[in-house]
Amino acid sequence: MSFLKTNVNLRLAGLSNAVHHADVVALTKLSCLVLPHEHSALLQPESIWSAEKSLETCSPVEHILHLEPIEVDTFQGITLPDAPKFGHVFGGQLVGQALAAVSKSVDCLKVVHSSHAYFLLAGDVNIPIIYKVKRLRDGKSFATRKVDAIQKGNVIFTLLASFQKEELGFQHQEVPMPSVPTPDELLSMEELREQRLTDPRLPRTYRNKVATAKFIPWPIEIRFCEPSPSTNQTKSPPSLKFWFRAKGKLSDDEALHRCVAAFTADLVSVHASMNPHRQRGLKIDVMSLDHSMWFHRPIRADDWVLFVIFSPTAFNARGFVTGQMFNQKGELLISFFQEGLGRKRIPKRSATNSKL
Ligand SMILES: CCCCCCCCCCCC(=O)SCCNC(=O)CCNC(=O)[C@H](O)C(C)(C)COP(=O)(O)OP(=O)(O)OC[C@H]1O[C@@H](n2cnc3c(N)ncnc32)[C@H](O)[C@@H]1OP(=O)(O)O
Repeated sequence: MSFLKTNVNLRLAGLSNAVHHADVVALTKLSCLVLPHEHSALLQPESIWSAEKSLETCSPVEHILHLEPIEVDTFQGITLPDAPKFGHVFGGQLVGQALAAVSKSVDCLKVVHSSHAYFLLAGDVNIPIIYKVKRLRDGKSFATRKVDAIQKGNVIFTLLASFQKEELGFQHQEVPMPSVPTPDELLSMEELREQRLTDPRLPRTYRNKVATAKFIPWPIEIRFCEPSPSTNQTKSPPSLKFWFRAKGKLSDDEALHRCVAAFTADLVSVHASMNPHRQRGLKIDVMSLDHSMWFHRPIRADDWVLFVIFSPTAFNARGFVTGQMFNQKGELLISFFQEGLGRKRIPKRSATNSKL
């Protein structure tokens, strides 16, 4: 849905002198609709997903990505108690919620084909995040949006996204899906954790740490293709392959499935760039810096997707990763690029506070 809208005060002929607030919507060059302001919610594009489901029954990741509309093109997201967190708001949550916000402002026939984001400030998990969408352009086939995520008046994250209507065109795929075990042959995160607790090849100190660490299951099921007996103290190649799918059934909306893929892309991918540098006693501070995705083909994020990650380089405390997501048929669905900051920790004299 796209139209020109303006806000006017009307004195209706034949009625009282009362002034009515109304929205005037240009439908065509010749006709317009005058809608009383109290019904302005009708002008909002139909909410993507969660239309028939209540928040209690939807899948955990759909719940995390849920946004409350505040006004036209402004939404509020929160950090749920069980959402993945890394001391501050998880980058994937910001990307997923921001993509949801921009998707809600676009004609539902157009779906996101690329997004580019910067993480500007660490987000506070205890306060809501306001997403303000800017409509940069609405073309016939494409639409472009910008969204800022705001806390306490500060922009903590910004994302640009472009949307396109489906159209027929040339096709090729030169990258084959690597040969990996099927998800059924691999251990779940929960099984992997159990196995690590008793694996005699792992140092006892590491096993104790795993046993005492608070374990909150992620809303995404992950199965690593090459579970190795390495720990975060052991060097390994700068690459990673895993199958993932959302836990539970997602609403049937391509926009949601792309938001879930974006959420997942930030979960463990950029950590691959740290693999060759791991060593006993090394304490690092890590943060995602930016995040770009190209969505080539439709994706079902509640069915198994293979994520293949490789870090070609790390320099200047920045680790760089590229990623590709394939469906089980071997079709390339998404290409992904990200940089993360990884610094050897310098002990601080006093506790750090949020910069917000
Ligand atoms: C191989 C790579 C793998 C990389 C592996 C990466 C894995 C990523 C895992 C992803 C997990 C996430 O989701 S992370 C969540 C999403 N990302 C974010 O939230 C990042 C948001 N962005 C930011 O916070 C900011 O833009 C920054 C910090 C990146 C840049 O801001 P800045 O203002 O230029 O900051 P900067 O001066 O560099 O430093 C910030 C504070 O850190 C202190 N500081 C500086 N160096 C150190 C240090 N070594 N140890 C301790 N503290 C330090 C500074 O004194 C300063 O404290 P003081 O003076 O302020 O007191």
